[in-house]
Amino acid sequence: MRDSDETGGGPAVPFEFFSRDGTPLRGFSRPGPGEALVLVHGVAMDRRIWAESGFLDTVPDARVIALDLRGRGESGRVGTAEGHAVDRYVEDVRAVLDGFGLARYSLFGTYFGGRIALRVAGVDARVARAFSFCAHAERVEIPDEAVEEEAVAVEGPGGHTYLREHFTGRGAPPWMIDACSRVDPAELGAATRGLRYGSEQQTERGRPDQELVLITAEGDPDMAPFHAGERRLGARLWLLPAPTRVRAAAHLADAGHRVAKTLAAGGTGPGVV
Ligand SMILES: CC(C)[C@@H]1NC(=O)[C@@H]2CCCN2C(=O)C/N=C(\N[C@H](C(=O)N[C@@H](Cc2ccccc2)C(=O)N[C@H](CC(=O)O)C2=N[C@H](C(=O)O)CS2)C(C)C)[C@H](C(C)C)NC1=O
Repeated sequence: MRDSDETGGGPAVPFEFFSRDGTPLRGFSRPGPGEALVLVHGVAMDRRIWAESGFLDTVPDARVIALDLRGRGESGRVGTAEGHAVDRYVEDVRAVLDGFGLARYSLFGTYFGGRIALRVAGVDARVARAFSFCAHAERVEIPDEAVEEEAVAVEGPGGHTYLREHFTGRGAPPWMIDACSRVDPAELGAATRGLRYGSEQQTERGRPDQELVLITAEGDPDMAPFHAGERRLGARLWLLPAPTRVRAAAHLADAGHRVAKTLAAGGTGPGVV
């Protein structure tokens, strides 16, 4: 669908590719003279967050590719927790990289989408840069009970209310709260339980010249894993003027402006001499 407000004005071209397990992946690409920038949304989101957060308007020169992860937006439904394992998401993103057939991409992901972007960077040499918005690359303990509780909460009839109240209470911006109500509750429950399949693992750098950027709130109470990423992966750390990661979502467009400058300074996109 040529839904220009979806891409902040430029002509959006829909795409459809198939993940390794056959799941259809749909999204849009927006032409641009610069680097190919693949956008990966978080758990209770879809590809519309990029226009609605204002991020898309901040990268006018990038060639933008935005997918709906499996179970979200217009991509194929999955239904099982195993089908939402982190490696399935890695396959989703890599299927889109295969589909566009370019030699080099930058990735930008929000929250769990950032975790996925870092994981793709770790296994795919086509990734020249990976930006992770409010998620780090270190090993985490997945709190099984809290995850199960949350899966039960989000897959039930009150699932959207649970998330809307949770995010409103934590000061999330409208685009993030609106996104929750677009996600199918059954897929949300499966995606939440899917965190138990591999999302705890730390990620490595995929190639020595890869540029990794971790982004979080300057008030983030748990900065340790972000500093660990600086040391262990040589990642850069960008801080946004917000007290928490959820509140940092209101500054997603600010991060986009820095991404645009970084891509332009990289000077390696086509048409940049
Ligand atoms: C606050 C609450 C509404 C929120 N629930 C969601 O939003 C969605 C919808 C339903 C499930 N949801 C998850 O996310 C899973 N639930 C959680 N995940 C933990 C977590 O830390 N997740 C990281 C990413 C990550 C994942 C796996 C491994 C490493 C990192 C993260 O970034 N969390 C922030 C919130 C924050 O930083 O405080 C957000 N994530 C959302 C997203 O990824 O789209 C947008 S905000 C893991 C360790 C179990 C926690 C936990 C209490 C169960 N609940 C949430 O987080």
